Parts: sequence; C-alpha cells; structure tokens
Amino acid sequence: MPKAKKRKAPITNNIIVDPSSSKPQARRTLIRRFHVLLKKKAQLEHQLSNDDGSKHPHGSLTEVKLALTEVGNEIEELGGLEAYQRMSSIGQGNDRGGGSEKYLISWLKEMMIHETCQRLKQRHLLLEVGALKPDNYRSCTSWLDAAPMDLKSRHPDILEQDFLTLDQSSHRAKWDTISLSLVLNFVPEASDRGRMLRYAHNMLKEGGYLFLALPLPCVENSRYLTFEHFRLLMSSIGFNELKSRWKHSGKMVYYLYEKTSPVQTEMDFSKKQILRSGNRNNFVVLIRD
Ligand SMILES: C[S@@+](CC[C@H](N)C(=O)[O-])C[C@H]1O[C@@H](n2cnc3c(N)ncnc32)[C@H](O)[C@@H]1O
Repeated sequence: MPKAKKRKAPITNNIIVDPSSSKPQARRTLIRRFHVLLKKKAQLEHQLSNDDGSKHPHGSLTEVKLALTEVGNEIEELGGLEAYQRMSSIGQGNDRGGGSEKYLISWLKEMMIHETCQRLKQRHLLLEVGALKPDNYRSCTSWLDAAPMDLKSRHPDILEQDFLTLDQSSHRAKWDTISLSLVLNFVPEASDRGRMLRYAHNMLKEGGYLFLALPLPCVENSRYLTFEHFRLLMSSIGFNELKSRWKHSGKMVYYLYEKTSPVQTEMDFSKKQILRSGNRNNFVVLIRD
C-alpha cells in the first residue's frame, strides 16, 4: 500500500489571540506571536531576495511567496504594528510599574549628568529608539533634549524612522545617550541586531551612553547567550558595562554602557555557538562586518 503523504504543517501555525484584549496573558501572547511572525517574515523575505533557483527550506518559490502572504495576513489580522505598540504601551503604564525610562533617568542622575549639564549650561542629547510616547522624558526638560523615533509613529512629535536606515555619517558622534528599550529583541534578524548595536556605537559621542532593556530570558535563558558572553560581545563592539539591573525570576534586564574603544578578542561573535543545553530560547546577536 502506498505510504500516506504527510500533510505539511501550515507555516504560520495560527493560534487564537484576541488583539482587543488587554489582559496581561493575552497581551504577552500577542507580543510573542508578533515576534514569531516578524522573524518568519524576515526569513522568507531573505529567501526571496537571495533566490538563486535552489531548493528553499520552505518549498518552491511559489510556496515561499504563499507563506509570506499568509504571514502578512496574520500580522494584519492581529492589528499590525499598531496593535503590537498598543499592547506594549499598556505594559509601560504607570499602573504596571511605568516605563523603563525611569531606570535610565535615575542612572544618569546618579552620575550627576543633570547637575553637570545645568552647571555648564549644556543639554544632554538623547535618541530614544522605539518610542511609544512622545514625552517619556518630560521630567528632565531642564537638562535633557529627547528625540523620540519609531518605525511607526504614534504621535506627531515621534519621528517615523527606521533606526537601521539612518544616515551614519550625519549621525556620527551626535548623541550623548541612545536608548534601545525592548527594541533589540524586536529586530528579527540576529545580524541586524548586531548592526543596530554597531550603529549605536558610531552615533554616540566619545564616552556617550547606551541604555539597553531586554526581556530577561533573552540573556538568562538563551541557548546562544549568557550574561558573560553578552558582556564580552558588547565590549568587542566598544561598550563597557557600567550598570545592570535584573533579578532571578524577574521579567527584564536593564543595562547602561559607556562608549569606549572596541576590545580586541579571539572570540568569534559572527556565528551562533551553543553555550547551554536544555529547554532554552534561540535569542542571539551576531556581529558581522
Ligand atoms: C516593545 S516596543 C518598545 C517600546 C518602549 N521603548 C518600551 O520600552 O516599552 C518596540 C518598539 O520598537 C520599535 N522598533 C523596532 N525596530 C525599530 C527600528 N529599527 N527603528 C525604529 N524603531 C524600531 C517598534 O516599532 C516598536 O514600537
């Protein structure tokens, strides 16, 4: 008897998520689903743009195109980037502990940046990438100028701009601080995450600061990252870890780095390297030339 043909699982493996729900569990499921879909979309687009006629892991060219349409449709059904931003901004609300900017502000103040600026009549220039609100830094207007930007602007004061397509020469050494709060983990391709960090390094003034906020499992429970590996990766780009804040069983990790010269290392950060076994996630950052 001929063997029954195994039915291929649909690429997007749809799950039911109610985009209008504001329950924390539904919110987290939607955010996670978005990350999965965006990663899948980036992989399929990459396959299409590098099409050399060879077999694709997702089937023929037609199947890849179909899968891309399916992914696009599901993103739309979930409400697109707007729904994702809405869910993320609920998580930022004061009733839920507020946004991550409070950690950056308190670290800058600990380092007396506000006093130095006021004494020398200087302004601290902050580029806030992935800004859901235009005025996260309104409490600091006497010494800090914030420039909020996002892939999709939710307010006229937020510049609609992809950080990865900013002109690198006109932004070189322009900013005192760059904030990437829950942005690096949004970028679907591991090598684009590395590029984002390198661009941030180029765009900071000498001695400038990078504020990074990530979901804790990205570092605590990844197959390809550990706290130490990430620290070395960051220093190889030229980011010296000044401060960090996280707790076991917490949700987030916050870092403050200072821009330094890249530290030479024998380690290869351009390829995935399995650092831990067991039930882990696949978050990784790759640094490629
Ligand atoms: C989870 S939200 C984070 C919002 C906020 N910063 C926070 O900490 O809650 C991620 C935001 O980053 C934005 N984003 C992702 N990649 C970006 C890029 N390359 N350039 C600009 N914004 C980006 C997304 O559009 C999204 O609004």
